[in-house]
Amino acid sequence: MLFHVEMTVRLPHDMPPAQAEQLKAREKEIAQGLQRDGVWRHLWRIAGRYANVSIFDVADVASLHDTLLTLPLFPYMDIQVRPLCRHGSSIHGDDR
Ligand SMILES: O=C(O)CC1=CCC(=O)O1
Repeated sequence: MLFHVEMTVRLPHDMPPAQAEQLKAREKEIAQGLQRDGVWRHLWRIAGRYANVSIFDVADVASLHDTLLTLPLFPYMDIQVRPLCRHGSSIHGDDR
């Protein structure tokens, strides 16, 4: 199942820089692992915002929720999830 996920990062202004950098480094590691696994299919920066638009490919809603919970930045993100399905006019196959 495909999900459009928008993540807005809101790190506390008083978070120690070293802690923020450690969180971001760990987030990057996990994100790249999930991309390699085919779960995190797309990751795009929203220009001008500390936010991204992503496409996740997971078995079900619970799996998406569990995956998002594992992200180190999860406690510091506003996350919006939209389920996706195929569009009848799409010229793209199932390779997504
Ligand atoms: O910077 C972001 O949008 C949050 C994030 C997602 C993957 C990552 O490495 O950072």
